[in-house]
Amino acid sequence: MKHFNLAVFPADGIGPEVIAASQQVLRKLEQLHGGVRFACREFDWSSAYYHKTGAMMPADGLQQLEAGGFDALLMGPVGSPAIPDHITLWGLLLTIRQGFDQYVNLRPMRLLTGVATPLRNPGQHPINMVCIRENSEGEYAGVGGRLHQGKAWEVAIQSIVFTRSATERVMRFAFDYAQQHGHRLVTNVTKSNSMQHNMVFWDEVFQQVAAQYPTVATDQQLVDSMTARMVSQPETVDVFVASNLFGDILSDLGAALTGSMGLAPSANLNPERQYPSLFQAIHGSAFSLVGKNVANPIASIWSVQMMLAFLGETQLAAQLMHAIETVLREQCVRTRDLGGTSSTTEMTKAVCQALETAAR
Ligand SMILES: NC(=O)C1=CN([C@@H]2O[C@H](COP(=O)(O)OP(=O)(O)OC[C@H]3O[C@@H](n4cnc5c(N)ncnc54)[C@H](O)[C@@H]3O)[C@@H](O)[C@H]2O)C=CC1
Ligand SMILES: CC(=O)C(=O)O
Ligand SMILES: [K+]
Ligand SMILES: [Mn+2]
Repeated sequence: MKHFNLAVFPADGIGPEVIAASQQVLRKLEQLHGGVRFACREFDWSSAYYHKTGAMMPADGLQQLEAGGFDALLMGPVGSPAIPDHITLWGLLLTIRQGFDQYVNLRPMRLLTGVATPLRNPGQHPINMVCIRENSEGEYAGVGGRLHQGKAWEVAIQSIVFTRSATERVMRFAFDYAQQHGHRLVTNVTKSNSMQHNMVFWDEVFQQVAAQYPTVATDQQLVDSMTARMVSQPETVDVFVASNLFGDILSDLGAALTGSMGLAPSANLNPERQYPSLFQAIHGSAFSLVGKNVANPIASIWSVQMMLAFLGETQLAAQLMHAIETVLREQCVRTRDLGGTSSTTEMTKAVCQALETAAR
């Protein structure tokens, strides 16, 4: 029997609903497989926890997670209308990403059969893009401050931090990923026309790392025209590497192009496995959907699929991907964001049924 220790954070908004769905899928996988067990320890760190205690997690939260010996973290979105978003995000998610050195945010964006894209002539534009987002520094380094608050001469400074080590490692990851997964092209997303310091440096590092991967083709695209390319010619985009902010924005665009925010998964990886990695849908807490059983659980379930792959459970990962693809292709069960009327629980049940059918 193989055991995995998971820390599970239902967190905020639609989080509890999509995390319940994800755990249901894990239970089904255990049941069908027989030889694998996912021991889930639940943490109530969230906006509700903040209202109770004044913080999103305990002061020793990271140490608690380290001491727990977790193989992976599974998290819902973080954010509530009652608390400023920077407090909730920095109080939990960004602190874990930085603290556990999850320096790659891996975000596949693939248009699955049976899902409608907002693009015209979808047949001409197969979409299979992978965003590799720098996840430890850059625009989200968290360095800066405000002074003279409220005065007419108030100043706010948010510093962008690029280090050679972090820039190099995320680019290396992008090339390794491309090689290992049969991608031919790595696009460097940049803005070195306007940002003459950090982005020119970023481009130089890209060139240096690229030189070590002569079999992988590369190109470079300014981030503004990258948005246009993703919409007009998504079939020309393969793997791209982007800074923290650019990757954040481009991956929501990718989610919309591939059908819905409710589908797009992500993995926050510490590739060296010194710390546990964190798996989470790319969407936020979707305030307007909360408590209605209408959120699409696929984004979170697909994130579980990425977790299984990262944990080396290749076969389970393939089975789960197949089940997700089957449900979307058949289109019998579709949540509202996909144009249907199915509930979160119906969608989850459909994935579990597809797993069961394939196992027979
Ligand atoms: N990783 C995280 O914890 C993230 C947290 N947030 C937080 O979430 C809150 C809301 O942010 P927004 O910008 O409104 O983004 P959002 O992703 O919550 O919502 C954007 C749109 O996508 C829809 N949507 C999102 N998830 C869906 C799902 N599973 N099924 C169907 N439709 C779905 C929403 O209804 C809305 O129309 C904020 O507090 C923000 O800070 C935002 C992004 C990521
Ligand atoms: C925070 C956020 O929006 C993201 O990680 O996608
Ligand atoms: K999220
Ligand atoms: Mn985002």
